[in-house]
Amino acid sequence: MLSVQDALDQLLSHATPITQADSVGTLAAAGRVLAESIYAGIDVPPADNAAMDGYALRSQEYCPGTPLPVGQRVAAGALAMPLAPGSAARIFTGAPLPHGADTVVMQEHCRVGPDGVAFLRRPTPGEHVRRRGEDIRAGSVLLAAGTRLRPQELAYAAAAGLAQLRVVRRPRVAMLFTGAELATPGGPLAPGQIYNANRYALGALLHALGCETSDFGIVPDRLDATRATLREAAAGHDLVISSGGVSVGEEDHVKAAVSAEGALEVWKVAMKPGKPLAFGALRRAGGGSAHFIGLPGNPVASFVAFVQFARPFILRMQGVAQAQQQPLAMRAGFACAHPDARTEFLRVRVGAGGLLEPAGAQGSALLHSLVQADGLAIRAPGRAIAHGDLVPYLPFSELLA
Ligand SMILES: Nc1nc2c(c(=O)[nH]1)N[C@H]1C(S)=C(S)[C@@H](COP(=O)(O)OP(=O)(O)OC[C@H]3O[C@@H](n4cnc5c(N)ncnc54)[C@H](O)[C@@H]3O)O[C@H]1N2
Ligand code: MOO
Repeated sequence: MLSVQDALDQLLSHATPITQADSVGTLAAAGRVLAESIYAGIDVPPADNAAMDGYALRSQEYCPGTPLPVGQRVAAGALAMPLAPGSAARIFTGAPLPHGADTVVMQEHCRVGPDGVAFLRRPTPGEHVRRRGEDIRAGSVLLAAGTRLRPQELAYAAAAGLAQLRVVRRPRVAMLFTGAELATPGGPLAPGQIYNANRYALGALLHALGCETSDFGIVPDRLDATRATLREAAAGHDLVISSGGVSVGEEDHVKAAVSAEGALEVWKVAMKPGKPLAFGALRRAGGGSAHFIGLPGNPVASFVAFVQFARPFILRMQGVAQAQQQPLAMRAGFACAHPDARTEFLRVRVGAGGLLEPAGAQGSALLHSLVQADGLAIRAPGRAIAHGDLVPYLPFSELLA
Protein backbone atom coordinates (compact mmCIF):
# COMPACT_ATOMS: atom_id res chain seq x y z
CA MET A 1 0.00 0.00 0.00
CA LEU A 2 1.15 3.54 -0.75
CA SER A 3 1.22 6.11 2.02
CA VAL A 4 -1.08 9.11 1.56
CA GLN A 5 1.91 11.42 1.13
CA ASP A 6 3.64 9.16 -1.42
CA ALA A 7 0.44 8.87 -3.43
CA LEU A 8 0.00 12.64 -3.41
CA ASP A 9 3.64 13.30 -4.31
CA GLN A 10 3.43 10.88 -7.24
CA LEU A 11 0.20 12.42 -8.41
CA LEU A 12 1.47 16.00 -8.18
CA SER A 13 4.66 15.13 -10.06
CA HIS A 14 2.44 14.40 -13.08
CA ALA A 15 0.34 17.57 -12.94
CA THR A 16 1.24 19.43 -16.11
CA PRO A 17 0.67 23.15 -15.80
CA ILE A 18 -1.98 24.83 -17.92
CA THR A 19 -0.04 27.34 -20.01
CA GLN A 20 -2.91 29.30 -21.52
CA ALA A 21 -4.04 32.46 -19.72
CA ASP A 22 -7.03 34.80 -19.83
CA SER A 23 -7.13 38.54 -19.22
CA VAL A 24 -10.01 39.22 -16.89
CA GLY A 25 -11.32 42.25 -15.06
CA THR A 26 -10.02 42.31 -11.49
CA LEU A 27 -13.55 41.94 -10.13
CA ALA A 28 -14.07 38.73 -12.11
CA ALA A 29 -10.76 37.18 -11.03
CA ALA A 30 -11.89 35.80 -7.64
CA GLY A 31 -10.84 32.17 -7.23
CA ARG A 32 -8.60 32.27 -10.30
CA VAL A 33 -4.81 31.83 -10.19
CA LEU A 34 -2.36 34.48 -11.39
CA ALA A 35 -0.60 33.41 -14.58
CA GLU A 36 2.17 35.96 -14.14
CA SER A 37 3.55 37.98 -11.26
CA ILE A 38 2.16 41.49 -10.97
CA TYR A 39 4.13 44.57 -10.03
CA ALA A 40 3.07 47.79 -8.37
CA GLY A 41 3.32 50.86 -10.58
CA ILE A 42 2.65 53.27 -7.72
CA ASP A 43 3.22 53.75 -4.03
CA VAL A 44 0.18 53.06 -1.86
CA PRO A 45 -0.72 55.27 -0.19
CA PRO A 46 0.53 57.66 -2.87
CA ALA A 47 1.28 60.39 -0.28
CA ASP A 48 1.68 60.76 3.50
CA ASN A 49 -1.83 61.18 4.90
CA ALA A 50 -3.83 61.39 8.10
CA ALA A 51 -5.01 58.26 9.90
CA MET A 52 -7.46 60.22 12.10
CA ASP A 53 -9.83 63.16 11.93
CA GLY A 54 -8.08 65.96 13.83
CA TYR A 55 -5.34 68.56 13.42
CA ALA A 56 -1.93 68.38 11.72
CA LEU A 57 1.03 70.34 13.06
CA ARG A 58 4.80 70.39 13.46
CA SER A 59 5.36 68.40 16.63
CA GLN A 60 8.15 70.72 17.77
CA GLU A 61 5.71 73.69 17.71
CA TYR A 62 3.54 72.07 20.37
CA CYS A 63 3.44 74.24 23.49
CA PRO A 64 1.26 73.01 26.39
CA GLY A 65 -1.94 75.08 26.67
CA THR A 66 -1.02 77.47 23.81
CA PRO A 67 -3.34 77.30 20.80
CA LEU A 68 -2.10 77.34 17.18
CA PRO A 69 -4.19 79.18 14.59
CA VAL A 70 -5.87 76.90 12.03
CA GLY A 71 -4.59 77.97 8.61
CA GLN A 72 -6.34 75.50 6.30
CA ARG A 73 -8.84 72.67 6.11
CA VAL A 74 -7.82 69.51 4.21
CA ALA A 75 -10.36 66.84 3.29
CA ALA A 76 -9.62 63.44 1.70
CA GLY A 77 -9.29 63.91 -2.05
CA ALA A 78 -8.20 67.57 -1.70
CA LEU A 79 -4.73 69.06 -2.10
CA ALA A 80 -2.94 70.51 0.91
CA MET A 81 -0.97 73.75 0.98
CA PRO A 82 2.38 73.76 2.83
CA LEU A 83 1.83 74.28 6.54
CA ALA A 84 2.59 77.89 7.44
CA PRO A 85 5.04 78.13 10.39
CA GLY A 86 3.26 78.42 13.73
CA SER A 87 -0.06 77.08 12.46
CA ALA A 88 -2.09 73.88 12.44
CA ALA A 89 -4.33 72.40 9.72
CA ARG A 90 -7.76 70.91 10.21
CA ILE A 91 -7.46 67.45 8.62
CA PHE A 92 -9.64 64.42 7.96
CA THR A 93 -8.84 60.71 7.72
CA GLY A 94 -7.17 59.93 4.39
CA ALA A 95 -6.40 63.59 3.58
CA PRO A 96 -2.85 64.40 2.45
CA LEU A 97 -0.56 65.71 5.16
CA PRO A 98 0.43 69.34 4.46
CA HIS A 99 4.14 69.69 3.69
CA GLY A 100 5.90 70.59 6.95
CA ALA A 101 3.45 68.81 9.27
CA ASP A 102 4.78 65.63 10.91
CA THR A 103 1.99 64.59 13.24
CA VAL A 104 -1.80 64.44 13.56
CA VAL A 105 -3.63 64.86 16.86
CA MET A 106 -7.06 63.25 16.89
CA GLN A 107 -9.84 65.75 17.53
CA GLU A 108 -10.83 64.06 20.78
CA HIS A 109 -7.50 65.32 22.17
CA CYS A 110 -7.92 68.93 20.93
CA ARG A 111 -9.78 71.96 22.25
CA VAL A 112 -10.88 74.51 19.65
CA GLY A 113 -11.26 78.12 20.78
CA PRO A 114 -11.31 81.61 19.27
CA ASP A 115 -7.47 81.65 19.02
CA GLY A 116 -7.15 78.31 17.31
CA VAL A 117 -6.61 74.76 18.45
CA ALA A 118 -4.95 73.72 21.70
CA PHE A 119 -3.63 70.18 22.22
CA LEU A 120 -4.48 68.27 25.38
CA ARG A 121 -1.46 65.96 25.16
CA ARG A 122 2.02 66.08 23.70
CA PRO A 123 2.05 64.78 20.11
CA THR A 124 4.86 62.48 19.01
CA PRO A 125 6.37 62.83 15.53
CA GLY A 126 4.73 60.48 13.01
CA GLU A 127 1.70 59.80 15.20
CA HIS A 128 -1.49 59.08 13.20
CA VAL A 129 0.40 59.58 9.95
CA ARG A 130 0.25 56.91 7.25
CA ARG A 131 3.48 57.02 5.27
CA ARG A 132 3.65 57.08 1.50
CA GLY A 133 4.27 53.54 0.21
CA GLU A 134 3.84 51.85 3.60
CA ASP A 135 1.34 49.35 2.17
CA ILE A 136 2.71 48.91 -1.36
CA ARG A 137 6.07 50.11 -2.78
CA ALA A 138 6.20 51.14 -6.44
CA GLY A 139 8.20 48.57 -8.42
CA SER A 140 7.78 45.74 -5.90
CA VAL A 141 6.18 42.37 -6.67
CA LEU A 142 2.60 42.81 -5.60
CA LEU A 143 1.54 39.17 -6.01
CA ALA A 144 3.53 36.27 -7.43
CA ALA A 145 2.48 34.00 -10.29
CA GLY A 146 0.62 31.01 -8.87
CA THR A 147 -1.25 33.05 -6.25
CA ARG A 148 -4.87 32.00 -5.88
CA LEU A 149 -6.89 35.19 -5.76
CA ARG A 150 -9.06 35.64 -2.70
CA PRO A 151 -11.13 38.77 -2.11
CA GLN A 152 -8.23 40.39 -0.25
CA GLU A 153 -5.81 39.84 -3.19
CA LEU A 154 -8.33 41.49 -5.52
CA ALA A 155 -8.44 44.50 -3.20
CA TYR A 156 -4.63 44.60 -3.11
CA ALA A 157 -4.36 44.55 -6.93
CA ALA A 158 -7.10 47.18 -7.19
CA ALA A 159 -5.34 49.39 -4.59
CA ALA A 160 -2.35 49.44 -6.96
CA GLY A 161 -4.72 50.47 -9.77
CA LEU A 162 -4.78 47.17 -11.70
CA ALA A 163 -8.05 46.79 -13.61
CA GLN A 164 -7.12 43.62 -15.52
CA LEU A 165 -5.27 40.49 -14.41
CA ARG A 166 -3.71 37.63 -16.38
CA VAL A 167 -5.04 34.43 -14.87
CA VAL A 168 -4.57 30.78 -15.75
CA ARG A 169 -7.28 29.45 -18.03
CA ARG A 170 -9.93 27.58 -16.08
CA PRO A 171 -9.18 23.84 -15.84
CA ARG A 172 -11.53 21.82 -18.04
CA VAL A 173 -12.67 18.75 -16.16
CA ALA A 174 -14.92 15.94 -17.38
CA MET A 175 -16.86 13.83 -14.88
CA LEU A 176 -18.21 10.35 -15.42
CA PHE A 177 -19.84 7.82 -13.18
CA THR A 178 -19.87 4.04 -13.21
CA GLY A 179 -22.37 1.64 -11.76
CA ALA A 180 -25.40 -0.06 -13.29
CA GLU A 181 -27.18 0.70 -10.00
CA LEU A 182 -27.05 4.48 -10.47
CA ALA A 183 -30.11 6.58 -11.25
CA THR A 184 -30.31 10.34 -11.67
CA PRO A 185 -32.36 12.44 -9.19
CA GLY A 186 -35.49 13.67 -10.92
CA GLY A 187 -36.16 10.21 -12.36
CA PRO A 188 -37.67 7.14 -10.72
CA LEU A 189 -35.67 4.68 -8.64
CA ALA A 190 -36.01 1.14 -10.01
CA PRO A 191 -35.55 -1.81 -7.63
CA GLY A 192 -31.85 -2.23 -6.80
CA GLN A 193 -30.97 1.31 -7.81
CA ILE A 194 -29.56 4.22 -5.79
CA TYR A 195 -29.29 7.85 -6.78
CA ASN A 196 -26.00 9.22 -8.12
CA ALA A 197 -24.99 11.29 -5.10
CA ASN A 198 -21.33 11.64 -6.07
CA ARG A 199 -22.15 13.74 -9.10
CA TYR A 200 -23.41 16.55 -6.89
CA ALA A 201 -20.48 16.65 -4.48
CA LEU A 202 -17.99 16.38 -7.34
CA GLY A 203 -19.72 19.04 -9.44
CA ALA A 204 -19.80 21.50 -6.54
CA LEU A 205 -16.21 20.81 -5.49
CA LEU A 206 -15.00 21.39 -9.07
CA HIS A 207 -17.08 24.52 -9.40
CA ALA A 208 -15.55 25.92 -6.21
CA LEU A 209 -12.11 25.33 -7.73
CA GLY A 210 -13.04 27.46 -10.72
CA CYS A 211 -13.19 24.53 -13.15
CA GLU A 212 -15.28 24.32 -16.30
CA THR A 213 -17.02 20.98 -16.03
CA SER A 214 -18.69 18.59 -18.45
CA ASP A 215 -20.84 15.79 -17.16
CA PHE A 216 -20.65 12.63 -19.25
CA GLY A 217 -23.16 11.02 -16.92
CA ILE A 218 -23.39 7.36 -16.06
CA VAL A 219 -21.17 5.46 -18.49
CA PRO A 220 -22.75 2.70 -20.54
CA ASP A 221 -22.17 -0.85 -19.43
CA ARG A 222 -20.11 -1.81 -22.51
CA LEU A 223 -16.37 -1.57 -23.12
CA ASP A 224 -16.58 -0.02 -26.59
CA ALA A 225 -19.09 2.60 -25.46
CA THR A 226 -16.99 3.40 -22.37
CA ARG A 227 -13.89 3.81 -24.55
CA ALA A 228 -15.78 6.13 -26.91
CA THR A 229 -16.93 8.24 -23.93
CA LEU A 230 -13.36 8.48 -22.60
CA ARG A 231 -12.01 9.50 -26.05
CA GLU A 232 -14.58 12.25 -26.30
CA ALA A 233 -13.87 13.41 -22.74
CA ALA A 234 -10.08 13.39 -23.29
CA ALA A 235 -10.35 15.48 -26.45
CA GLY A 236 -11.68 18.62 -24.79
CA HIS A 237 -10.52 18.36 -21.18
CA ASP A 238 -7.38 18.64 -19.09
CA LEU A 239 -8.59 16.06 -16.61
CA VAL A 240 -11.16 13.28 -16.65
CA ILE A 241 -12.49 12.20 -13.25
CA SER A 242 -14.51 9.05 -12.75
CA SER A 243 -16.28 7.81 -9.67
CA GLY A 244 -16.66 4.12 -8.86
CA GLY A 245 -15.28 0.94 -10.33
CA VAL A 246 -11.71 1.31 -9.02
CA SER A 247 -11.81 -1.51 -6.47
CA VAL A 248 -11.17 -5.19 -7.14
CA GLY A 249 -14.56 -6.11 -8.64
CA GLU A 250 -14.96 -6.71 -12.37
CA GLU A 251 -18.38 -5.17 -12.91
CA ASP A 252 -17.32 -1.95 -14.59
CA HIS A 253 -15.36 -1.33 -17.74
CA VAL A 254 -13.69 1.91 -16.74
CA LYS A 255 -10.33 0.45 -15.71
CA ALA A 256 -10.10 -1.67 -18.88
CA ALA A 257 -11.23 1.25 -21.04
CA VAL A 258 -8.68 3.70 -19.53
CA SER A 259 -5.90 1.13 -20.03
CA ALA A 260 -6.93 0.67 -23.66
CA GLU A 261 -7.17 4.42 -24.27
CA GLY A 262 -3.92 5.35 -22.55
CA ALA A 263 -2.32 4.21 -19.32
CA LEU A 264 -3.66 3.32 -15.92
CA GLU A 265 -2.30 2.66 -12.47
CA VAL A 266 -4.54 1.44 -9.71
CA TRP A 267 -3.23 2.21 -6.26
CA LYS A 268 -4.12 0.99 -2.82
CA VAL A 269 -3.54 4.00 -0.62
CA ALA A 270 -3.13 3.41 3.11
CA MET A 271 -6.06 5.58 4.04
CA LYS A 272 -9.56 5.13 5.38
CA PRO A 273 -11.82 5.91 3.66
CA GLY A 274 -10.58 6.21 0.11
CA LYS A 275 -8.27 3.20 -0.25
CA PRO A 276 -8.63 2.46 -3.96
CA LEU A 277 -7.49 5.22 -6.31
CA ALA A 278 -6.78 5.11 -10.02
CA PHE A 279 -4.54 7.45 -11.93
CA GLY A 280 -3.59 7.59 -15.56
CA ALA A 281 -3.64 9.32 -18.91
CA LEU A 282 -5.94 9.26 -21.92
CA ARG A 283 -4.44 9.75 -25.39
CA ARG A 284 -5.88 12.43 -27.63
CA ALA A 285 -6.31 11.78 -31.33
CA GLY A 286 -4.39 14.95 -32.24
CA GLY A 287 -1.49 14.18 -29.88
CA GLY A 288 -1.00 14.83 -26.19
CA SER A 289 -3.13 13.40 -23.44
CA ALA A 290 -5.60 14.22 -20.71
CA HIS A 291 -5.03 13.23 -17.10
CA PHE A 292 -7.29 10.65 -15.52
CA ILE A 293 -8.20 10.26 -11.83
CA GLY A 294 -10.52 7.46 -10.73
CA LEU A 295 -12.16 8.09 -7.37
CA PRO A 296 -13.74 5.30 -5.35
CA GLY A 297 -17.52 4.87 -5.51
CA ASN A 298 -18.43 4.99 -1.82
CA PRO A 299 -19.63 8.58 -1.37
CA VAL A 300 -17.46 9.46 1.64
CA ALA A 301 -14.42 7.75 0.09
CA SER A 302 -15.03 9.65 -3.13
CA PHE A 303 -15.28 12.98 -1.28
CA VAL A 304 -12.19 12.39 0.88
CA ALA A 305 -10.13 11.17 -2.09
CA PHE A 306 -11.16 14.25 -4.05
CA VAL A 307 -10.14 16.58 -1.22
CA GLN A 308 -6.89 14.75 -0.61
CA PHE A 309 -5.79 14.09 -4.20
CA ALA A 310 -7.89 15.61 -6.99
CA ARG A 311 -8.10 19.08 -5.44
CA PRO A 312 -4.33 19.53 -4.98
CA PHE A 313 -3.84 18.11 -8.47
CA ILE A 314 -6.18 20.70 -9.99
CA LEU A 315 -4.57 23.52 -8.00
CA ARG A 316 -1.10 22.38 -9.10
CA MET A 317 -2.26 22.30 -12.76
CA GLN A 318 -3.03 25.99 -12.26
CA GLY A 319 0.45 26.65 -10.87
CA VAL A 320 -0.36 26.83 -7.15
CA ALA A 321 2.79 25.80 -5.25
CA GLN A 322 1.11 25.07 -1.90
CA ALA A 323 -1.58 22.83 -3.34
CA GLN A 324 -2.12 20.59 -0.33
CA GLN A 325 -4.50 21.87 2.31
CA GLN A 326 -2.53 22.62 5.47
CA PRO A 327 -4.10 21.09 8.60
CA LEU A 328 -4.71 23.06 11.77
CA ALA A 329 -3.86 21.55 15.17
CA MET A 330 -7.02 21.01 17.22
CA ARG A 331 -7.74 19.12 20.43
CA ALA A 332 -9.67 15.88 20.28
CA GLY A 333 -12.78 15.65 22.43
CA PHE A 334 -12.85 11.91 21.77
CA ALA A 335 -10.59 8.89 21.96
CA CYS A 336 -9.66 6.47 19.21
CA ALA A 337 -8.10 3.53 21.02
CA HIS A 338 -7.82 0.88 18.31
CA PRO A 339 -6.05 2.43 15.37
CA ASP A 340 -5.46 0.48 12.20
CA ALA A 341 -2.44 0.73 9.97
CA ARG A 342 -4.04 3.24 7.56
CA THR A 343 -4.29 7.01 7.90
CA GLU A 344 -7.83 7.69 8.96
CA PHE A 345 -9.81 10.76 7.96
CA LEU A 346 -12.46 11.07 10.65
CA ARG A 347 -15.49 13.22 10.03
CA VAL A 348 -15.64 15.57 13.00
CA ARG A 349 -17.37 18.71 14.11
CA VAL A 350 -16.08 21.46 16.34
CA GLY A 351 -17.93 21.07 19.61
CA ALA A 352 -18.18 22.98 22.85
CA GLY A 353 -14.91 24.51 23.98
CA GLY A 354 -13.39 24.04 20.52
CA LEU A 355 -12.90 20.30 20.98
CA LEU A 356 -13.33 18.02 17.98
CA GLU A 357 -16.04 15.41 18.27
CA PRO A 358 -17.05 12.62 15.88
CA ALA A 359 -19.84 13.50 13.45
CA GLY A 360 -21.93 10.36 13.41
CA ALA A 361 -21.01 6.86 12.27
CA GLN A 362 -17.85 6.71 10.20
CA GLY A 363 -18.78 4.16 7.47
CA SER A 364 -17.56 5.21 4.05
CA ALA A 365 -21.04 4.94 2.51
CA LEU A 366 -22.64 7.18 5.16
CA LEU A 367 -23.14 10.65 3.79
CA HIS A 368 -24.78 11.88 7.00
CA SER A 369 -21.33 11.88 8.65
CA LEU A 370 -20.10 14.38 6.03
CA VAL A 371 -23.20 16.50 6.41
CA GLN A 372 -22.83 16.71 10.18
CA ALA A 373 -19.09 17.39 10.00
CA ASP A 374 -17.18 20.67 9.94
CA GLY A 375 -14.02 18.96 8.72
CA LEU A 376 -11.72 15.97 8.85
CA ALA A 377 -9.46 14.95 11.75
CA ILE A 378 -6.43 12.98 10.62
CA ARG A 379 -5.35 9.98 12.63
CA ALA A 380 -1.81 8.90 11.73
CA PRO A 381 -1.21 5.22 10.79
CA GLY A 382 -1.11 2.96 13.82
CA ARG A 383 -1.49 5.85 16.27
CA ALA A 384 -4.22 6.00 18.88
CA ILE A 385 -5.86 9.30 19.79
CA ALA A 386 -6.47 10.09 23.46
CA HIS A 387 -8.96 12.64 24.73
CA GLY A 388 -7.23 16.04 24.71
CA ASP A 389 -4.54 15.13 22.14
CA LEU A 390 -3.68 17.67 19.47
CA VAL A 391 -4.69 16.24 16.10
CA PRO A 392 -4.35 17.63 12.56
CA TYR A 393 -7.68 19.01 11.34
CA LEU A 394 -8.76 20.00 7.83
CA PRO A 395 -11.76 22.38 7.95
CA PHE A 396 -14.26 22.03 5.12
CA SER A 397 -14.64 25.82 4.99
CA GLU A 398 -11.50 25.98 2.86
CA LEU A 399 -13.02 23.71 0.23
CA LEU A 400 -15.49 26.32 -0.88
CA ALA A 401 -12.93 29.12 -0.74
N1 LIG B 1 -13.05 -7.31 -2.08
C1 LIG B 1 -12.89 -5.99 -1.89
N2 LIG B 1 -13.97 -5.22 -1.98
C2 LIG B 1 -13.85 -3.90 -1.78
C3 LIG B 1 -12.59 -3.35 -1.50
C4 LIG B 1 -11.46 -4.19 -1.44
O1 LIG B 1 -10.32 -3.76 -1.20
N3 LIG B 1 -11.67 -5.50 -1.67
N4 LIG B 1 -12.49 -2.00 -1.23
C5 LIG B 1 -13.68 -1.38 -0.70
C6 LIG B 1 -13.50 0.03 -0.64
S1 LIG B 1 -12.42 0.59 0.54
C7 LIG B 1 -14.21 0.90 -1.43
S2 LIG B 1 -14.09 2.58 -1.19
C8 LIG B 1 -15.07 0.42 -2.50
C9 LIG B 1 -14.68 1.14 -3.80
O2 LIG B 1 -15.29 0.51 -4.83
P1 LIG B 1 -15.37 1.08 -6.29
O3 LIG B 1 -14.62 2.33 -6.43
O4 LIG B 1 -15.03 -0.03 -7.19
O5 LIG B 1 -16.86 1.54 -6.38
P2 LIG B 1 -18.17 0.71 -6.69
O6 LIG B 1 -17.95 -0.73 -6.38
O7 LIG B 1 -18.61 1.09 -7.99
O8 LIG B 1 -19.11 1.35 -5.58
C10 LIG B 1 -18.87 1.25 -4.22
C11 LIG B 1 -20.13 1.67 -3.46
O9 LIG B 1 -20.42 3.01 -3.77
C12 LIG B 1 -21.70 3.19 -4.36
N5 LIG B 1 -21.62 4.20 -5.39
C13 LIG B 1 -20.89 4.12 -6.53
N6 LIG B 1 -21.04 5.23 -7.25
C14 LIG B 1 -21.89 6.03 -6.58
C15 LIG B 1 -22.43 7.32 -6.85
N7 LIG B 1 -22.11 7.98 -7.96
N8 LIG B 1 -23.28 7.86 -5.94
C16 LIG B 1 -23.60 7.15 -4.79
N9 LIG B 1 -23.09 5.95 -4.51
C17 LIG B 1 -22.26 5.38 -5.38
C18 LIG B 1 -21.99 1.83 -4.93
O10 LIG B 1 -23.37 1.59 -5.11
C19 LIG B 1 -21.36 0.90 -3.90
O11 LIG B 1 -22.20 0.74 -2.80
O12 LIG B 1 -14.94 -0.95 -2.69
C20 LIG B 1 -14.95 -1.72 -1.49
N10 LIG B 1 -14.96 -3.10 -1.83
O1 MOO C 1 -12.21 3.69 0.57
MO1 MOO C 1 -13.13 2.59 1.23
O2 MOO C 1 -14.39 3.70 1.45
O3 MOO C 1 -11.90 2.80 2.56
O4 MOO C 1 -14.07 2.09 2.52
